[in-house]
Amino acid sequence: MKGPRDLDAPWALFLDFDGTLVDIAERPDAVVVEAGLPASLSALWQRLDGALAIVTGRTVEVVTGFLGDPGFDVCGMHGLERRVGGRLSRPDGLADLGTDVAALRSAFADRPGVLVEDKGVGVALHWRLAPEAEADALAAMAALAARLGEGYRIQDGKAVREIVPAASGKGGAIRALMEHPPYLGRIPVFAGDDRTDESGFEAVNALGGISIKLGDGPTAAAHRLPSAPAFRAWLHRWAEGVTGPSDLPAS
Ligand SMILES: O=P(O)(O)OC[C@H]1O[C@H](O[C@H]2O[C@H](CO)[C@@H](O)[C@H](O)[C@H]2O)[C@H](O)[C@@H](O)[C@@H]1O
Repeated sequence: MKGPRDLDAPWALFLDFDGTLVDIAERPDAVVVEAGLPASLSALWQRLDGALAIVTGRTVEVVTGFLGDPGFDVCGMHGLERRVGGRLSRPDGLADLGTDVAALRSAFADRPGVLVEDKGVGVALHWRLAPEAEADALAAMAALAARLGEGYRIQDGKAVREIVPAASGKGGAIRALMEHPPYLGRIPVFAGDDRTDESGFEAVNALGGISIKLGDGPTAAAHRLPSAPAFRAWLHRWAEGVTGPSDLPAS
C-alpha cells in the first residue's frame, strides 16, 4: 500500500516563487530564473499528472512572464487569483488601488530606495534598498490598511509590507485546489521560505501532506532545507526521478 513516505506516492506539488523557485534579489524585477528550472517544472508537471501549482504573492501575469508562460496552474496575489486548467479567476468587485499606489509613490518620492509595487487590487512597499526607511514604510502601510478597512489585510514579508484583499491566503488556495482533479486524492507537498507561506504549511499539514520551509526562522513546516538553491537542487533530482518528498530532512 502506498503512503506519504513512498517515493512514487501520488503527490500534488505546490511551490512558492520568490525565495524558492528564484533567489531573493535586490528588486522584484531583478530575479533570475535559472537555466533548467522551466524544464524541471514541466517534467514534474507531467510526472504528477498535472498536479503542480505555483502559489505566490506575485500576480499570475508576472509569474507566467518570468517562467515563459508555463501550462501549469498558478495562484497569484497570495492565492487571491487563480489560473487553473488555463482559466484565470479572481473575486469580483475588488477596487483597484491605483490612487493609493500614486499616493505612496508621492510620499516616498525623495527616497529612491523605497519601491512601490502596483498589484492592481493590492500594493507592496519594499525597503530592501533603503533599510533606514523601514519604520516609515511600516507606518505608511499600517495607516493605509486602517483607512481601507476590513476588506483588506496586511501581509508582511522579507523587507516588504503588502496590503492585500482579506480573501487572499495561500492556505485557502491550496485547500481549494485539493478539492478537484488532478489534485483530489493526492498528498500535498508545499515548499516556501516566507511568512506568507505559513498558512500554506498549516493547510498541507492538516491534509496529511509534507511542508518544507527553506532557510531559518520559526515555522509550522515539518521539514526544512537550508536555502532556495538547495531546494531547487532537490527539485531537479525529483524531476529526474532519483529522489522525492520521502527523502526530506525534518525541520
Ligand atoms: O509568495 P512569494 O512568491 O514568495 O512572493 C512574495 C513577495 O515576493 C517579492 O518580494 C520579495 O522578493 C523580491 C525579489 O527577490 C525582493 O526584492 C523583496 O525584498 C522580497 O520581499 C514580490 O516583489 C512580492 O510581490 C511578493 O508578494
